[in-house]
Amino acid sequence: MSAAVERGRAAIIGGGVIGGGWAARFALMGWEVALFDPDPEAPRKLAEVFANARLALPGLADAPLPPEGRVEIVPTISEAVHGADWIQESVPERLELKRKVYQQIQAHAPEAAVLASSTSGFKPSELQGCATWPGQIIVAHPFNPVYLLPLVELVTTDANDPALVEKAKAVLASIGMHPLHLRREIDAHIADRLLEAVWREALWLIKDGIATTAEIDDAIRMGFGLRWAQMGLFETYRIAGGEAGMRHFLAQFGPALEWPWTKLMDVPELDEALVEAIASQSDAQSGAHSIRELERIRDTNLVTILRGLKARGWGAGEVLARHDAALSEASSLPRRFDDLVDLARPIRSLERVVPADWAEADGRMSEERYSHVLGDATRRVLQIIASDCEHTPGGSFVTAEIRIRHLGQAQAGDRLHVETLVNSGEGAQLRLFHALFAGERLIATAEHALSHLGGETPAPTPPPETLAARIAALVAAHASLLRGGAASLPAETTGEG
Ligand SMILES: NC(=O)C1=CN([C@@H]2O[C@H](COP(=O)(O)OP(=O)(O)OC[C@H]3O[C@@H](n4cnc5c(N)ncnc54)[C@H](O)[C@@H]3O)[C@@H](O)[C@H]2O)C=CC1
Ligand SMILES: C[N+](C)(C)CC(=O)CC(=O)[O-]
Repeated sequence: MSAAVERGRAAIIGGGVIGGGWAARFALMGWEVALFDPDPEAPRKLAEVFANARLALPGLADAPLPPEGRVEIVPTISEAVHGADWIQESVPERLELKRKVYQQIQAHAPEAAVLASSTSGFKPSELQGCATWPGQIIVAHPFNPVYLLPLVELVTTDANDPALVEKAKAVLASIGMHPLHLRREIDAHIADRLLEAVWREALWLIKDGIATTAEIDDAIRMGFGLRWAQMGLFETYRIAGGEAGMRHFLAQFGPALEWPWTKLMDVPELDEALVEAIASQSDAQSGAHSIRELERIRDTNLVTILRGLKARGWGAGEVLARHDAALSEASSLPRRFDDLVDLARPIRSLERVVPADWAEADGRMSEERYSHVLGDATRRVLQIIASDCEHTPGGSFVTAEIRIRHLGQAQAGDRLHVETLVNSGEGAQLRLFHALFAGERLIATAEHALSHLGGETPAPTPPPETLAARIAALVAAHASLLRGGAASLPAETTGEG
C-alpha cells in the first residue's frame, strides 16, 4: 500500500510539540512541508525538533530514504494550505479554537485535501460541527514523538467519504505509520482511555504518599512497560494464564477486579499541593537534563527498541519492516542485473542513514558498523549478480578476506552510500572494491575477497555459467575505472591517487 502513494505537500497548522513532530515526519519522508504557527518562537523550536528528528527517524530504516522535503514556515494559514494534499491541525486542545481554525483552512484549502486533527480527546463529529465541508475532517491522533512512534488513531464518521478515508490510511502508511481505524468515535479514542486510567491511578499513588514520580516510573519501565512494548495487554496476560491461557487467567485474576484495588472512578483533585508534589518530584527525578536532552535520550532508546523489534519482525517492528520494503521498492538502487543500465559505472550498492544506536557516546559511528555496512553492500552486489538465475542448491559466495581502510568518520544521522567495482573474478574467486561515503566525504574503502562454494563439496568451485559471465562482464567494464580512476570514485580510492 505504502509504495503507491505519491509524496505531496503537507500543511501543518500549529507547530508545537505535536505539529513539529508531524512536520519532521513528513519532511524526512520526502514531503514538502508548509507550517503556520503565530508563535514568534516557532522557528527556533521547530529547528530544535528537526535536529533531534534527523538524528533519530532516518536511522529506523535499513533502506534508501527519499531526499528530505523542503520545509517553509509561512505567515498565514492560506499560504500554508495552498495546494496541500494533507493538512494536519495541531493547535491547542480547545474546541472553539479548532473550529475557528477549520473555517480559515477551508476558505483556502483544496477540496480534495485530507484535513486531519491531532486532537487527543475530541470526537470527529464535534470537530465537523460547524465546518464548511464536514466530510473533509477526520481525526489522526499521533503519539509523541510523532516522528518515531508508528501508531496513529484514525477516527472517522459517516460524513467522511470512504475514498478519503482510504487515502488517509495510504498516506499515513507511506510515511511509516500504523493507522488504527476506530470502529466508531469515542471521547479520547482508544489509547488515551488506557493512558488516562494509568495516569489517574498514578496521581492517587502520589497524593496518598505511596510512591514518588521516580518510583512509579521504575514500576513501569522495569517491568510491564517492557512487556507492553512488544505484546499488548491481552497477549501478555494470555501467557500469564499458563498452559490453560486466557480462560484460566480470567478465572484466577478476574475476581480481583471487584476488590478495592482501584481508584479509577474517583478523580484526584489537582490542587496546588498535588501539583507541587508532582512537579518537585519530577524536577528531582529528571531536572538534571534539559527537555531536548531528555528527548534525545528517549529517541535513542526508542530507536534501539524499535530496531530490535524490526529484527524480530514483531509488533511495531513489523510496521518498520513493511515500510523498509516499500522504501526499497521505491528507491532507484539496482536490485537486478538488468537494472545495471551502464555496466561501466560503479554499482550503487548501498544507501542508508547511520542509526542513533550505532553511535558511540560522542556521536561517531562505531568501528564494527563499517564492516556491517560494507557487508550489506557486498550482499546487495551478490544479489544483483545472481538475480533471475537458477542457483546450484547450496551454492553461494562466502567471505575469505576483508580489508578496510579508514579515511574519515561518520556520525549518527549521516547519509551513507557505497559505490562498488568488481575487480576480479577468476575461477571460484571474486574480489569487490567498495568506496563508502558519508554525504560527499569518502570515509572508507574496502576490498572484499569471496570464494564460491558449490554446495556438494566443501572445496571452492566456480559459479554457474550465467553468474560467471555476468562477473566477467563487470570485471571487463570496471577494469578501466580501477586503472584510470572511476568517474564517481576519487582517484585515491582506486589506487591511482
Ligand atoms: N502533547 C502531546 O503529548 C499530544 C498532543 N496531542 C494533541 O495535539 C494538539 C496540539 O498539542 P501540542 O502540540 O501538545 O500543543 P503545543 O502547545 O505544544 O502546540 C500548539 C501550537 O499551536 C500554536 N497555535 C495556537 N493558536 C494557533 C492558531 N490559531 N493557528 C496555528 N497555530 C496555533 C501554538 O503557538 C503552539 O505552537 C492538541 O490537540 C493535543 O491534544 C496529540 C498527541 C499527543
Ligand atoms: C497527554 N495526551 C493525552 C496529550 C497524550 C496523548 O494524546 C498521546 C501521547 O502521546 O501519549
